[in-house]
Amino acid sequence: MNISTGAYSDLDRPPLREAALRRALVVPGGFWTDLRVVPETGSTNADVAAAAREGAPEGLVIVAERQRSGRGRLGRQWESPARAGLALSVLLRPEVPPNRLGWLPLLAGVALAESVRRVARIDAYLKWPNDLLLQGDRKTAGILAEAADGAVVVGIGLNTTLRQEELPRPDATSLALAGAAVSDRDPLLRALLRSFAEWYARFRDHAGDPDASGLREAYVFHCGTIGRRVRAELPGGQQLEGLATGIDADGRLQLADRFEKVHTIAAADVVHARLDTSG
Ligand SMILES: O=C(O)CCCC[C@@H]1SC[C@@H]2NC(=O)N[C@@H]21
Repeated sequence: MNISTGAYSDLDRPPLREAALRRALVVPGGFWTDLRVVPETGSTNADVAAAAREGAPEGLVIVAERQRSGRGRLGRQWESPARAGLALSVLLRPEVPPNRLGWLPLLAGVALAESVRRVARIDAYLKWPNDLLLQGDRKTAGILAEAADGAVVVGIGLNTTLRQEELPRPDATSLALAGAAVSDRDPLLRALLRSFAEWYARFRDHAGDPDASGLREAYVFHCGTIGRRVRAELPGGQQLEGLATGIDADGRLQLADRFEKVHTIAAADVVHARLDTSG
């Protein structure tokens, strides 16, 4: 595969093997109740939300080979060219206290970081709340959780073999561009859904308690934001700068400003300060 010249062929982007994925993941007693791979759709989050409204059970997964109008956080778009990444949404009906629901996208981030590190064998880390970054803080995956009639839809987009010219921003990347050992979508999807189901079972069995389930510890382990100086751009346009000190019990970011006043942030775009490598 020649990435630098952009000389891709269909062999580099084979279709997902739906039947094999179903056999591996939709098993009796397992969490995943149905897995559908569709060749093209507008947004898998919209499709799973529609299924939720029609009463589909927890554990449905819809994966699209291509999305025409993928949705991102804070009203942005998400690019999903055909077979160049994973674009999937899962349906959850979590019975946990409402204030713990904010952990669900973070849980998805932990599953994503674990599976990418294990399968792609590349150093991947999270930027709060759940962007997956590779070397040089370049984004390779994002997560969007949305409510749908009492259910929660968690959508995950991962760039596997996108070329530079297919990426929406210069600070984005894909596993292949960043030199991952593996960028094949089938093993990545299997590992991601297995890890997700394990973490979700722990989280649910501990009534959404992030400490008893071990989720907060795992999140902090994978999160590159904690301990770094950051700028948080809040939805209303306000900006806060300071040191990211931790994650509270509801999954919110704690940021200490220069007067050591701690702010608790529920939603923001976080920008990591550049690391000083001058020694
Ligand atoms: O970082 C972000 O802004 C979140 C991106 C989430 C994209 C995924 S792709 C699958 C699912 N369907 C969507 O429309 N969006 C999510």
